[in-house]
Amino acid sequence: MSTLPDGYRTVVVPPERRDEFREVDDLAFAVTHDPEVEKVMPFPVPDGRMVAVEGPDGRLAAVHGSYQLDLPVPGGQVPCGGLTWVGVRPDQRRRGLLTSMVRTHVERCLERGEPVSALFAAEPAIYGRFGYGSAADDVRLTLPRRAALRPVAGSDALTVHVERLEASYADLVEDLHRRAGRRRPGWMPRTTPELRARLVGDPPAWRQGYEAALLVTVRDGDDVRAIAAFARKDAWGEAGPEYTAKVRWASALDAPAAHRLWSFLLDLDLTTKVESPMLAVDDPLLHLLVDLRPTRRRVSDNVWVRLLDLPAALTARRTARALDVVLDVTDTLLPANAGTWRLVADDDGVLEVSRTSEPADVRLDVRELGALYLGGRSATAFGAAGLVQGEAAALDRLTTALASPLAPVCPWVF
Ligand SMILES: CC(=O)SCCNC(=O)CCNC(=O)[C@H](O)C(C)(C)COP(=O)(O)OP(=O)(O)OC[C@H]1O[C@@H](n2cnc3c(N)ncnc32)[C@H](O)[C@@H]1OP(=O)(O)O
Repeated sequence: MSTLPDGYRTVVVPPERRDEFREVDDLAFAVTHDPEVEKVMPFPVPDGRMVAVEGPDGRLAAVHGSYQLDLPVPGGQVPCGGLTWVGVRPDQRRRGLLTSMVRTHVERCLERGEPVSALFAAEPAIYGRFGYGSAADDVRLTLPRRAALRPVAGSDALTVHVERLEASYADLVEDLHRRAGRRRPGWMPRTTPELRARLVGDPPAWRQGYEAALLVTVRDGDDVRAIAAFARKDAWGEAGPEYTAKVRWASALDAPAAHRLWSFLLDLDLTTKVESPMLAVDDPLLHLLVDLRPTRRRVSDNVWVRLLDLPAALTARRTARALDVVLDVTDTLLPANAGTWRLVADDDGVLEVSRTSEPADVRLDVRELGALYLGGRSATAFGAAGLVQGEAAALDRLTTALASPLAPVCPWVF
C-alpha cells in the first residue's frame, strides 16, 4: 500500500539518471559534488538498487539505495539489504516520502531473499518507527601519547612497516579485515570494488589538514598480522609539537599483533594525542590499556537491524544455549512477522521457529527483536526499561540464549 501523495510514484532509477539521484542526496546532506573525490571514491550504489520517488513534475523528490551485504550473526551469516543514501529534497520533507521509501525497500529486500535489513542512522530518532533496532554500539577513544599497554608475549618479535596508503591495497586490507573480524557479529565485509575503494580512498578534499594517509602493517616475517591507516595533523604550542594522529581503521589477527600495532600508533614522534577509529565496545585495546582514565571514550549507536522475515532471520543464527520460549511480536509494517512464535534451540544452538497458539513468555516489538538479534543487547535490560514484557526468568533465558561472546560492531559506516 503506497503512502505517497497524489501524483508521486516510485521508480527504480536507471544508470542514466544517476546524477539526478546524486543531486537529491547532495541537497539532503548539504554536500557539494566534487569530481576529484569521485575519481578515488566511485559512487557505490549498484545499478538496480537506486530507487526514488518521482514528483508530479517528473523530478526526483526522494531517493534511497541499498547494498547486498552478508551480515555476520552469532554462529553464521545472513543476506542483508543495507539501506543507504536515503535523502529527501529539503522542500519535500515531512509528507511521507521516507515512509513510502522504507516500505518499498523492505518489499524489495524480501523479493530478493534478504530476510534482514541494516543501516547506519544519520539521526537515531528516524528509524525505530520502521522496526529498526539499535543492535550495537561502538566506541571512539582519544588517547594520550604513550598510554601504556599491558604486555603481550610475542609482540616484540613482530616488525612494523609504514608506507603511503595506495588504492591498490584495497583487497589486501579487506582480506585482513575479514579475517580479523570473524566471530564478531555485525562485522560486515565490503562486498563490491566500489565499497572497497572507499576503504583506501584518501581524497585531498577530505583530509581536513591531515597529511596523506599512511598504511602501517605489523608483520611476522612476510606475514601481515595487523593493519591500520592513519594520518597526522601538525600543531605547535608553547611547549613544542602537539600533533594529533588519527587512526582511520585498524585490524589485528591476534593479541600480539594488536599490541604491536597500538604500541606503535600510541608513540608517534611529535604527537600528543591519538584518535581511534570506531571500535567494538570490547575491543582488545580497551583491555590492554593500563589506565583508561585519561582516555576520552565516546560511545555511539552503531548498526541498526530490522528483521524482515522473522523465521528466516532467526534461524540464520545460533543461540548460545538451549532455549524454549514463546514470543508475542508486534510489527505494524510487516504483519507477517506479528503474532506468537515458539523458539526452540538445542544444546548446539540450532534454532527452530514455528507458529504457536501457546501463551507468550515474552511480548516485544520487532524493533527490540532486531536490537537483540546480533547478541549485543539484553532482553532483561529492555524489560527493566519497559520496552519488553515478560517474567524475569523468561527474559533472562532469552538474554543468555541470544547473547554473543563478542560484542557486535560494524567497523565501517555504509
Ligand atoms: C540509512 C540512511 O541513509 S540515514 C540518512 C537519512 N537522511 C538524512 O538524514 C538526510 C536529511 N534528511 C532527509 O533527507 C529527510 O528529512 C529524512 C529522510 C530524514 C526524512 O524524510 P521525510 O520524507 O521527511 O520523512 P517522512 O515524512 O516519511 O517522516 C516519517 C516520520 O518520521 C519523522 N521524522 C522524519 N525525519 C526525522 C528526523 N530527522 N528526526 C525525527 N523524526 C523524523 C517524521 O516527523 C514523521 O513522523 P510522524 O509519522 O510521527 O509524522
